[in-house]
Amino acid sequence: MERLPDDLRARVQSARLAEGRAVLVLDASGLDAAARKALEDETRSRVGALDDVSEVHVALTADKPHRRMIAIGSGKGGVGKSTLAANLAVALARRGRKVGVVDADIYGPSQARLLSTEGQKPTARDKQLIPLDTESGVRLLSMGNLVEADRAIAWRGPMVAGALGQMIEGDWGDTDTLIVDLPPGTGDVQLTMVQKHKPDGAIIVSTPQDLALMDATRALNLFHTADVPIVGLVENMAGYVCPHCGEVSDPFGSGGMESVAEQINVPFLGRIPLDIAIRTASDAGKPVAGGDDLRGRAFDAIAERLEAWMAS
Ligand SMILES: Nc1ncnc2c1ncn2[C@@H]1O[C@H](COP(=O)(O)OP(=O)(O)OP(=O)(O)O)[C@@H](O)[C@H]1O
Repeated sequence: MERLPDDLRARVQSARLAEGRAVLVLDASGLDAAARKALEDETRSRVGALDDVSEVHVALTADKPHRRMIAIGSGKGGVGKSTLAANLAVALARRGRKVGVVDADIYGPSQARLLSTEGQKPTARDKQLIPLDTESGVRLLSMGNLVEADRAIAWRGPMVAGALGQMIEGDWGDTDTLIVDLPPGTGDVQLTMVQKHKPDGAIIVSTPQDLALMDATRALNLFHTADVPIVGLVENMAGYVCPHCGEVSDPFGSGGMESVAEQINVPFLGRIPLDIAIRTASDAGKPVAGGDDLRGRAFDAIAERLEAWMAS
């Protein structure tokens, strides 16, 4: 190793020499294909020029994909956090991203149903969980696939934290975007989770009711406390779509989240109407974001804004 030129040595992860045969593993992160080839060629010729080397083998480590972790949070339960997480993941996958979903809603996991993997169990390789492939084109690790529904309820904090860590550190391969469906609320469990696993950004979901808005502001504070950047707010169940005539009415008022977003200076990412078809599609394990109608487009618009945020 000492005999390697300085500029090469910085890239060397391991080097062995036995009976004239040199084997080097080089870190090629950040290099494009041409630069990788140049590094390999140069290593070959420079190491091959050493007196006692007759044969050179070079291996370049694969670039670790730059993976973004985006948490979906809400101040309280039942506002559509899991629905958004699943549909956003599907919309991003349709845009060509490699997407994974971690269902961190340990006590009430719903992604197994939303993404149609009920009854399937992820396998493990070298103690690393291998995510399930789903029909919607996203990968999934959910507590719902790992333990019986009523078992996890009895779990204590450290077990929950351990399970979450295993899912986040699963074998995600070339997944570039990991959507994390957090448990509802803003308690210690959520704070510990976001502090420990530090998502790159957070999206907050709320409904237009006043109480839900107050909860959403609490969720914002949770992410601020943990220093997690806010991607923006999503208003769910924003208007009611009549299943008979398609007319949209606003039982809870509209625009609430948009004005909250403005007041607290965070982006407003979009609005999803209260639409029975969204619920029935969720129950059937076929998220509406897989389709091209109005509902699918509502989720795609949010995915587009998230992509713009990730690119900025
Ligand atoms: N826009 C919508 N239109 C119709 N139904 C919806 C909509 N969003 C969510 N739902 C339904 O509302 C219920 C709650 O949604 P969801 O499970 O996504 O909420 P949540 O915030 O993740 O709840 P929790 O985490 O507390 O279980 C589900 O039955 C879901 O299908």
